[in-house]
Amino acid sequence: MPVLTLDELREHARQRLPGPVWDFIEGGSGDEHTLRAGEAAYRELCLRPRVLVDVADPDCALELLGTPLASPFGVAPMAYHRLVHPQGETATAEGTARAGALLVVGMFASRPLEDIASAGGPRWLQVYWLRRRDALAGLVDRAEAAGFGALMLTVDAPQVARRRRDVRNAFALPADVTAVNLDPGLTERTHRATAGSSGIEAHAREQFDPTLTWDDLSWLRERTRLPLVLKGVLTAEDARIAVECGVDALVVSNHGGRQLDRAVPALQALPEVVASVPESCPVLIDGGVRSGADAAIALALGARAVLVGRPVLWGLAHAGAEGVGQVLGLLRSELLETMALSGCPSLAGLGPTAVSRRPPLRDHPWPPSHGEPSRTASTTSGGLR
Ligand SMILES: Cc1cc2nc3c(=O)[nH]c(=O)nc-3n(C[C@H](O)[C@H](O)[C@H](O)COP(=O)(O)O)c2cc1C
Ligand SMILES: CCCCC(=O)C(=O)O
Repeated sequence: MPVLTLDELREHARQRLPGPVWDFIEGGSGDEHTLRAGEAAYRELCLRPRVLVDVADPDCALELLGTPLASPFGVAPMAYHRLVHPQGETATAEGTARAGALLVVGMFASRPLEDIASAGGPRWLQVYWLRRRDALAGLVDRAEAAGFGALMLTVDAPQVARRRRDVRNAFALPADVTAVNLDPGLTERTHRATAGSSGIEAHAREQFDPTLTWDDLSWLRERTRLPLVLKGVLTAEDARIAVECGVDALVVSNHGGRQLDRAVPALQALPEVVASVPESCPVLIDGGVRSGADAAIALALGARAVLVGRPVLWGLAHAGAEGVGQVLGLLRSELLETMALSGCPSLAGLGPTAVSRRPPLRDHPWPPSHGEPSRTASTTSGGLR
């Protein structure tokens, strides 16, 4: 039976993975409010389809910071893919390359950067700002040498948030899953949970540099010729400073609900970020994208591309490279179908008027007052406000 929805893949993965690994992947921080809100935000919006448009040949290819992509999808950076499949990131890279999507490799990848690069697809590297700046610098040099197309600095994690599922499970990495691109001394702590803290959280408290400020960015900016992307920006204020600091692109993200609980849903933050940066600074989004229609909504609200996290790990757990290809292929075909059925055959045509906020039921007077101007005309006829 072919897999028809991401939910089916999720169920396959859930059955296959040990409980604590499943919890590490699926879980969020705090009350998991932001985790739930991130997905729900997409369900609050609807598409406003236009009709009688020639949609014989919808096209969703694009170029992002000089990287050509077959679709506006990328794999969000995620640590330790070998937790869910023995080949880890090399299988993810194969599946992603076949789909022509972007792979953002995490700093805590569990396979060597150079092996991941050999799959040949478009790839960027994500990093955290470590106290050991020499380790960060070493990775940047390796990424450049291995043909990575951009560097993504994650800025929403001065420390890793408390994730209660992981604390309860005393989650720690198995001995055979490690961040192989870093010095073993830097990651040894991930293998040991202590009372009240997962191995991951404790490791990050030791290694992440919480003193990082905008002033430090120039060091990284000058260190690399690669475009620099900031991941984890949720406000217009920070977006403007980032552009002033020479950042080339932004990812609107709350880390998939894994960092600040009660943070604003990424989709809600997207319009203000897009409005406050120049056209030359692409804005990406991640968190809660579970279908091509979700992606269409994000693109219509100004995202240039959409990163997908957990679903890629479901595909990887289910069927390795093949499963990753299924996830990205499904999303691309759903997006193309959505574009065709909403009368937007090109990405350029997908704008804010393609989206409408679902009005509360009470705003639909019943019986309708035919001929009377509707009280709610402004919410139902003009796209998103
Ligand atoms: C298991 C897991 C590991 C992650 N590791 C990282 C990481 O190393 N660096 C990072 O910037 N974000 C990391 N993230 C966050 C993702 O990049 C992304 O922001 C989030 O998963 C998007 O939400 P989604 O899973 O709903 O698509 C991780 C997410 C998950 C689920
Ligand atoms: C130490 C970082 C762990 C990876 C991460 O960012 C996450 O689990 O969300």
